[in-house]
Amino acid sequence: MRSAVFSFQTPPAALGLRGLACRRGGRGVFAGLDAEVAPGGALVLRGPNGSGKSTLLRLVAGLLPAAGGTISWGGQDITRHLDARARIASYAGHLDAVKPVLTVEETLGDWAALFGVPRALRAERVAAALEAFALDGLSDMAVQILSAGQRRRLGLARLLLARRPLWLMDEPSVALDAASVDRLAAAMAEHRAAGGLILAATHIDLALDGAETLDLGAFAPAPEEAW
Ligand SMILES: Nc1ncnc2c1ncn2[C@@H]1O[C@H](COP(=O)(O)OP(=O)(O)OP(=O)(O)O)[C@@H](O)[C@H]1O
Repeated sequence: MRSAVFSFQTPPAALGLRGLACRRGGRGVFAGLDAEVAPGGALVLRGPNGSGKSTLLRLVAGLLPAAGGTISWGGQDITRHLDARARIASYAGHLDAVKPVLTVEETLGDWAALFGVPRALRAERVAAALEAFALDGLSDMAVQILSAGQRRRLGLARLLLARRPLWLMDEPSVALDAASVDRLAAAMAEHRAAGGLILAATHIDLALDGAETLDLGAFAPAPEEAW
């Protein structure tokens, strides 16, 4: 695999979550959530269905507002700084906002432009991302005819374009075959070796060396606060 991560657009720093709370649809999902991830570190989110793993990832990504608490980066409060969060974090969830008629390569090229990758670097970044997730042979294929695992690999390849220090990953191994799980592990290890951070919701073991685990079930609001 080519070097997937050689420099970050924003330098890695410690992520701090303090007393975080989130409500969805008028209902409390979690409250009083504390966590810390150091540069090079990984935090695995566990917990029953509906305990808020995806919600926490979306909240840190800036896609949902916090009902309470703070998010810090390198000790600076960035709870209300969505532009800072956008420079820091890349979110890999379900691939919903893709143009179905574009090819795999065109899609990655579009994302590279969207993420502000300088024009002169885009072709190289796209090629490295294709190679890292063995998408080279599929580069001319329209996204709409990709299988579930191929789509997942495309979504993961997106992480290698933006070079943001914090990867927010929602069930990244779902639909992947064994070889692709190995590629995912290699990409995550390389990201962390360069100082990158990972927050990952997963029901399976992702072989993240030295990762801490956070059980979202422990932060469920009391029943009288949940509604
Ligand atoms: N769009 C929404 N509007 C209102 N409530 C929502 C919405 N999406 C999710 N929720 C609620 O938020 C809570 C947390 O959901 P979330 O998807 O974060 O859980 P999860 O831990 O990721 O679950 P799973 O293990 O099933 O993926 C659930 O009670 C869910 O019903």
